[in-house]
Amino acid sequence: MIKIAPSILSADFCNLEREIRRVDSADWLHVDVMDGMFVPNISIGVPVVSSIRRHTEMFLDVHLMVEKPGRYVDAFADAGADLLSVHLEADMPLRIREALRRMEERGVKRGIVLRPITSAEAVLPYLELGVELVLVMTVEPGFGGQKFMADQLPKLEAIRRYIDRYQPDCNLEVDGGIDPDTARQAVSAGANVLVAGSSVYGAPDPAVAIAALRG
Ligand SMILES: O=C(CO)[C@H](O)[C@H](O)COP(=O)(O)O
Repeated sequence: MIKIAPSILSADFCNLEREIRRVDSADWLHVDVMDGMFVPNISIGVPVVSSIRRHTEMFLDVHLMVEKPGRYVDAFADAGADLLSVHLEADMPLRIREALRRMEERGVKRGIVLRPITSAEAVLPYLELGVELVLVMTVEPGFGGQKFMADQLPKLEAIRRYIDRYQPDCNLEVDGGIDPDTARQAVSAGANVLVAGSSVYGAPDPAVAIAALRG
């Protein structure tokens, strides 16, 4: 079963409540948090996630593009995130493990994220921990509206094999440049959660765009 997660990075931030309602036929809501250090852009933070939580019951999939993300696990858990994903490149492995352990203690689902440069094998120690999501970036993180990097497809396939072997309940999410065509490629490579920003919010009717992504 494919899940669609519209990214509110591409929404009109002046009216987030309306923008969230426009995508309520989707499965999850993807929230991109950027600190201007780990990525060269600044987006939204804890107070906005907290406000979003008060206006929707959708599953909040919060992607932390921040340095040393373990510092923020409690704050985003308090704000109502259902899942937090942290970049493997954002801190030392020991601290990434600590962040994941804290998520588990707080009852938040645990995700890990790979930049395009990071290899598939990097997920193995974390699958052993039982993470609930692996996110493969198919653009350099930081901005919406970029072109899908097809060279990430073999990595998706490899991670799908690892997941099936070691942690079959884990979701495999893909983010960056997803439209109906690249969605098909990502699903064929093993993804089951599709993040889409500009192809959903840039469409005249986001509900139609969401249906098109389901294929
Ligand atoms: O994480 C992101 C950028 O770092 C966004 O979620 C992603 O780029 C989605 O936007 P689009 O579908 O327009 O590529």
